[in-house]
Amino acid sequence: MYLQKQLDRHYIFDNLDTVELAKEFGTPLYVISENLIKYKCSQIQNDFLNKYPNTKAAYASKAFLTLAMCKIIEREGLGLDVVSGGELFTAISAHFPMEKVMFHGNNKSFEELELAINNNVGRIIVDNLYELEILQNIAKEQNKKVKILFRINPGVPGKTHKYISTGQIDSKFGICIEEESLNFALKKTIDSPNLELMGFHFHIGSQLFDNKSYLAALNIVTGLMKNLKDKMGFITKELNIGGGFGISYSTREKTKPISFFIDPIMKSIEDNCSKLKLERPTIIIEPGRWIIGEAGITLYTIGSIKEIPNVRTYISVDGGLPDNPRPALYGAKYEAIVANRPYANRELTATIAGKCCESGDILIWDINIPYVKPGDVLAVLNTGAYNYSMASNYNRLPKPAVVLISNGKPHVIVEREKYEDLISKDKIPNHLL
Ligand SMILES: Cc1ncc(COP(=O)(O)O)c(C=O)c1O
Ligand SMILES: N[C@@H](CCCC[NH3+])C(=O)O
Repeated sequence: MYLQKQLDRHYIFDNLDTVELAKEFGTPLYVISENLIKYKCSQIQNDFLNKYPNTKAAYASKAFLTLAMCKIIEREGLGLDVVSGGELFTAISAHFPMEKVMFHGNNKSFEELELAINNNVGRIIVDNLYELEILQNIAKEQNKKVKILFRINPGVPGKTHKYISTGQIDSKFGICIEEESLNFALKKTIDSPNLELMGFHFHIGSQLFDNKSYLAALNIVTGLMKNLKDKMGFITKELNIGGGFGISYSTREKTKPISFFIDPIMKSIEDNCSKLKLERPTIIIEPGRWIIGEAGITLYTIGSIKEIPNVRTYISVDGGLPDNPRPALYGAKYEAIVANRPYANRELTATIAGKCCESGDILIWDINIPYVKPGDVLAVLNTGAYNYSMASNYNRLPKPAVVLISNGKPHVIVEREKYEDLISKDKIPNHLL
């Protein structure tokens, strides 16, 4: 089916002809390469886990999570960062090793915490005092000792889009380190027979390119560790420095290797710990986008083309904002290839529009592209992270299928939604029947 003779005529992604994929599975279609995920995970193994002793890595599953993804991450030997009952339930359903799960979130519910404790998740990252209280009660009730980290807010803004910067003081996440509340939380935990405080977590933001913000945060956090050791005798056994390692969405620039972030971070931790006479804690990272972002593309079919002379040409595709809200939310930029004519001259400047009833539903503004016609297949690149996981049914569009390419074979790992799925949870009250 995937004929060799087509290889030079169509856009090939992980050895498969994307036009054939579009034909076989329909569009819009998320396509994920298992090889590319494994390649990223192997870099984390080599350049972080094997290079530095006493380290751990968890995949931030908010970027992209399905049962199959849990299986890949488990095989690659990483842990899993989850932020909701739904993500946790997915991990449980995939029989992911629970001791390797870290549960985050700034407003975890009683039920979510109970689910986590029932299933013995490895770490609960406590975001605030309200959560600490609930957790303490559940742990006591179940007569368990729950291992926790405190998410602290280092007061260091991430250089990224405002919506995805989390390290600044004015953030809904984490306990401020100067606040009385941190001392209070510490005392409460140290006194509790049902909680064991292993250390701290911070996360500065997502899609970061500047490794200096990590170093600034580390100076603050290692200072805090020293303080707590001197004043309270508290030894930090674990330090989770979050994720946020940025990727390139442009074919003109390469994504930075994990070592670009990791090496200065590890050096700074080692230096600070030796200067402050602290034992270096276990260091944990939680990359999401860096692992999955470049491992995915989305295939669309081109439909209507509207040329407004001297203004703009709109090329509409059969998906858009519901399968990729990132351009509308963050002004995110993507690149695309006409999959059935990847090498044609890009003679036209046009705008790729989605099919939603929304003027802001634009996937790519002003892209240079070959002349296209209805029925052509468009591949938008680097859509692996925060596309499927952020997809909605806006305008009642069914969510696309997800196909995983493994060793040259396509596997449907999420079925395409049907119209019937869209109404399957609807109810009509009697008085309207
Ligand atoms: C606590 C936490 N850890 C990890 C991540 C992963 O981020 P990214 O996908 O940018 O690596 C996030 C998201 O920003 C996060 O909030
Ligand atoms: N959803 C964001 C990333 C959020 C990171 C989670 N704290 C994005 O698409 O870039």
